[in-house]
Amino acid sequence: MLLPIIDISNQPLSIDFIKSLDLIGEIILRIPDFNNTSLLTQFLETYQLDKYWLFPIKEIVPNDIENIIQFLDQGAQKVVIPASNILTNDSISTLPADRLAVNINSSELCNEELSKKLAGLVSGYLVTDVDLESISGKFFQDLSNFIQNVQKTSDVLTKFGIILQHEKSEIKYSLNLVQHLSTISADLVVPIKNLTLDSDNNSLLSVADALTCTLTSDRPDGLFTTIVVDERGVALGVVYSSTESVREALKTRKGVYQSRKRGLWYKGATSGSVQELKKIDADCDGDVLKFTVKQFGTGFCHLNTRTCFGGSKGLTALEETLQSRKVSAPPGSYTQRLFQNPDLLRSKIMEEADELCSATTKENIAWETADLLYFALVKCVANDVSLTDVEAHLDKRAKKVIRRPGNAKPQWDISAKKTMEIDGDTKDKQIPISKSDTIKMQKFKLSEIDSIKRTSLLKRPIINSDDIMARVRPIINDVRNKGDAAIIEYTAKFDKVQLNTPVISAPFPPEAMALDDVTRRAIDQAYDNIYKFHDAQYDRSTLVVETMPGVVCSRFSRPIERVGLYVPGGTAILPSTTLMLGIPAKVAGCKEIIIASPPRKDGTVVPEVLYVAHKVGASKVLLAGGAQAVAALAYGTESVPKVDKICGPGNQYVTAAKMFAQNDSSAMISIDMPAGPSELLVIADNTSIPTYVASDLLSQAEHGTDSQVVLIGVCLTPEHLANIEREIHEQASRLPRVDIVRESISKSFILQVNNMNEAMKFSNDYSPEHLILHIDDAEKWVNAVENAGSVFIGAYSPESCGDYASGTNHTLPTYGYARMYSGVNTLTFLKHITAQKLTKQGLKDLGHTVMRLAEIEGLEAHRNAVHVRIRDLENE
Ligand SMILES: NC(=O)c1ccc[n+]([C@@H]2O[C@H](COP(=O)([O-])OP(=O)(O)OC[C@H]3O[C@@H](n4cnc5c(N)ncnc54)[C@H](O)[C@@H]3O)[C@@H](O)[C@H]2O)c1
Ligand SMILES: N[C@H](CO)Cc1c[nH]c[nH+]1
Ligand SMILES: [Zn+2]
Repeated sequence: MLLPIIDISNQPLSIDFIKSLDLIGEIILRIPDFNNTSLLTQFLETYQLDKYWLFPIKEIVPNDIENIIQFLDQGAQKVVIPASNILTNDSISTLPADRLAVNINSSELCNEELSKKLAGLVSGYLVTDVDLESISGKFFQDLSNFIQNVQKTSDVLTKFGIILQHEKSEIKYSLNLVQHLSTISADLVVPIKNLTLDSDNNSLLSVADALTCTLTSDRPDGLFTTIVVDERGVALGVVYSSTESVREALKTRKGVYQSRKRGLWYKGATSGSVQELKKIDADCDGDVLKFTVKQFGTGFCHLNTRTCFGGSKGLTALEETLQSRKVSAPPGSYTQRLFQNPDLLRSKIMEEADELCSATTKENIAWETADLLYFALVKCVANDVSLTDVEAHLDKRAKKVIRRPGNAKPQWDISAKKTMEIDGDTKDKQIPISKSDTIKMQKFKLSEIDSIKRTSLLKRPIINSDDIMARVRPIINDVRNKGDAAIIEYTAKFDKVQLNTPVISAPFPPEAMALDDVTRRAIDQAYDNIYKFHDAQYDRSTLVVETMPGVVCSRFSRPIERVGLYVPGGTAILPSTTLMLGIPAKVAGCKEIIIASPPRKDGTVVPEVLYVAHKVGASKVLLAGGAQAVAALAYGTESVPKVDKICGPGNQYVTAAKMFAQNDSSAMISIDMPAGPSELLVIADNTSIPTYVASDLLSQAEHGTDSQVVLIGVCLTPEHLANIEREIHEQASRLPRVDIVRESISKSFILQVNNMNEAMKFSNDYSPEHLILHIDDAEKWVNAVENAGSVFIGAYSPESCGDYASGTNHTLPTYGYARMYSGVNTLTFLKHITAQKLTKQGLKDLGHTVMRLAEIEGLEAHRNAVHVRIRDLENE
């Protein structure tokens, strides 16, 4: 174990260098004091160290204690304080001994009184003021006596280090001495100067040397036996290391070892089972190394098992099984059912927790705990949380100096309930289930997550398309074979509506589209705005370009003749989607517009939808939803004419049916895009108004339990973030669709970033359906948007305006497809036809080029079509 010292005021230090030190030891951070800690906070945020001690230059005063506790709670291993300071300042002795170290100078080593007083109060010693040039046998003797005194009087596990000064007062490097006391000498010390040259590889090499020069090998070939363990400490296998392989491991931050037969061994280079290096530790007597890694691929062993000692067991095995079920599960898999049904999972977790509380025997408690762990782990895996993530929290909590009182929340507080009953208030005897739990998004800091986590945040919830396709295929086949009868059958099955006839044709009965004035005026205004914006998109002119004299190319557009527009209606009725699809189709001049939407419970069409259908000139409305509606539009039935293109959003069955029909050449159909569950990404800074930010997030979260909303907070103060979170909870709790929101919000997340560039980079990688810029100077950042369906600029542009009435379209690409698809627009309903006209001279001039290219391709008939004409022209 090395204790390298870094002076945090020497910034900026190379990240690679610091990370390498962090991989091999506990870094001692030299800080000015605990009074002004902004530099330290910034340093910790930048370098994200795994293990570090804090070593202030100034003495501790009582006012510092609160800050010290805060840093210990945040993850500092120890605070190093001058011995005299500890003995005279009572408030310091209130800090736990396992989190305190002292620095003493070499003359204090022979002070037996001091060692006795300090023993038990602290768990670390840094000997300072040691001059490397004059280090002598006396120093080592004093140190040895001191250590023995301490160990005699204290049972606290203690670490010792010396800080050597080499050139004048420069701080050099410290080594843990406990194991190496007998062998320590100046040449075992790697001056810090060599380690801090710069960020190039040479400095990294020195870090490896610093580690291995403290080791001894018990092998004739000088290699170090190396145990490889996963992040949870499970042994994967045994290998060997050399200084060179450690250098490579630190340089690449991967598992690199020394094969006894083949030299340097980059684990996984051929098999793909690579490892991300997390830590290198030396054992207690410095002759064995331990590499902690994150293992990828099939596993560590060449026999394709995870470990060289066979397959996994217990929680590790369960986690592996759940992860593989998430990717693909055998038919009828219960775990798969849990992944797909969060309500069921929630109920099972509650049920098992309750059963565990009632269990009394040893066997029963073990049994119920196993049940609860299974369901808890399903929840984790469903949300990309690993056992390592869970254990990291446990470790972090174990380090907390301040403990929470641990009282139960009111709704779970059985003793309080009992008291209420005794007091005669039995109104609320039943312990309510967690309906009143805070509605909150998960939270991450970009600087704290690794690239794997970042990638997982960019992903949308996995849809098992095989499973959905398997459900959709028979529905489509039935509609193809049985026509209207199948539509009626499936509408009865899925929508619980018995239809007589599935279609109503224009002219639609006025009473079926009668609206009150306010509603009609709202739809009319929305219609006018959307029409205006989509009409402006239509360039009706013909594009004409003379590419060379006598060669004229042109392009003109024509509407797609027959289009089917799917208007979702499962959980919400969406007349607005009728506007968004119908208006561009009308503007484009489509001759036949057929609208499909699930019927109301009484078997009728929503009057608002019918009113819009009438306004856009639809010829028919199909009273059906889901795959059966898409199939009817794609293949046609007795009463539904087949269309050429199907547009519109919908749930996973609708999307799967559209994809199926598009891939079936016998359907001869195209689709707009895969538009699935609604999404919103908000970028907010401290100028944003929490009420607005929360309201926007909730506006999309209420669409469905599968909607995903993301908040990227740019340098948000803790207070601002807390205000947004409070608003989310309070506004959500008042919504009629609170149950939907509770679920979608719990799957959504907040990502805190340090600047707008990070925010825009994440947003572009995520490619959201909707992007809201709740930031200062929002307009300026529009230039940086690379991928998004639609952008909403500034505090007064809520996404709802784009959903309904401002003019832009709300049928937009989701699931990251904004990377390559546009939202629905007038061009969606047009196709472009190109034409050309060549004059005689034009053909003469271009002909030889065409003939040569046809010759290269060996297509003689192509060449001849030009040749016969040129021959005639040359004879003219
Ligand atoms: N991206 C966009 O532009 C946009 C716009 C509006 C809505 N949306 C999204 O569209 C979706 C609408 O979904 P919805 O469910 O409310 O309505 P929907 O109309 O898409 O689906 C309802 C239909 O699904 C079918 N169905 C239901 N359960 C089924 C099952 N088990 N097997 C086979 N078929 C089944 C039924 O026939 C029902 O009519 C939401 O996810 C919403 O977020 C997206
Ligand atoms: N926001 C949805 C598209 O993702 C569209 C919509 C319709 N009604 C309300 N919103
Ligand atoms: Zn919406």
